[in-house]
Amino acid sequence: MSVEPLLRVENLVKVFPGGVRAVDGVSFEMSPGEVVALVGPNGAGKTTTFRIIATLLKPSSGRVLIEDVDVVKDPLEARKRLVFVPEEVGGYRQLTGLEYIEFAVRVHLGARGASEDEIRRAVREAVELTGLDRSTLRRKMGEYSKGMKRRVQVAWALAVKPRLVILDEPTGGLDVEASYKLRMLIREYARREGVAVLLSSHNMLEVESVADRVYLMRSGRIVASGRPSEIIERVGARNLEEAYMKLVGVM
Ligand SMILES: Nc1ncnc2c1ncn2[C@@H]1O[C@H](COP(=O)(O)OP(=O)(O)OP(=O)(O)O)[C@@H](O)[C@H]1O
Repeated sequence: MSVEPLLRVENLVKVFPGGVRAVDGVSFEMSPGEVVALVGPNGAGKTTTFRIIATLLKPSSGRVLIEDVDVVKDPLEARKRLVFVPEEVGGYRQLTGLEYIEFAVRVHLGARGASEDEIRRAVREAVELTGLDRSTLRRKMGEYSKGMKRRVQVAWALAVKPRLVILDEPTGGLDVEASYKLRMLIREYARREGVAVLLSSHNMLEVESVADRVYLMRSGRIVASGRPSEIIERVGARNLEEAYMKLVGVM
């Protein structure tokens, strides 16, 4: 049985003024409910790819389709289908966690034409998914740790159940327990609710445990792809970290 791809990235190129080819002919697909990781060294082009898919940056050439909606031609329709959580989530320091969740959920679901009931339900679910208690959620986000902020971001992004959630280094800088919990949340929610998750990470242990498939990028190109176990086997490595080192030419 073949499933219609949810996301199609076709021969994407982004050349920045000054000539940097940040993305240099990237193509890949994702199915509904899949967790896919883009990995690669600093500057490989992961964030640039995400920003193009999320309609924040125009490609130099190539195409991105989300459920057949072209993100360049119809960005408003595309935005109804996705949520992008950038690596650095600034701003909103003056809002409490709860106010922020209410705001974000309302903006996203409002654009999708959701009812007041659906908005309230998604807020309740996001609150639940944060794993934070009520008194913490009534504190200003400026006082939150990095882990708490990420948890709030990822929670609302999942709770509105878009077709696609893009998470740029969701666990970057988090301690072991916080990353573990966030990773479990992402994996379980994606499986249960059929929300596709596209993420980037520098932690290969994490990628091995959370991602159904991996694309390894280097210098704007995809140099390897497959299930983590396939990549490991193909290059004769003991784990994904070792496979990564071999593929980026360090070993
Ligand atoms: N706005 C910009 N203007 C010019 N060059 C840029 C811009 N944004 C990114 N680049 C360049 O594009 C390349 C790819 O950057 P990108 O942020 O996509 O990499 P990345 O894989 O996400 O890296 P990291 O792992 O460090 O987050 C880099 O050489 C970067 O310097």
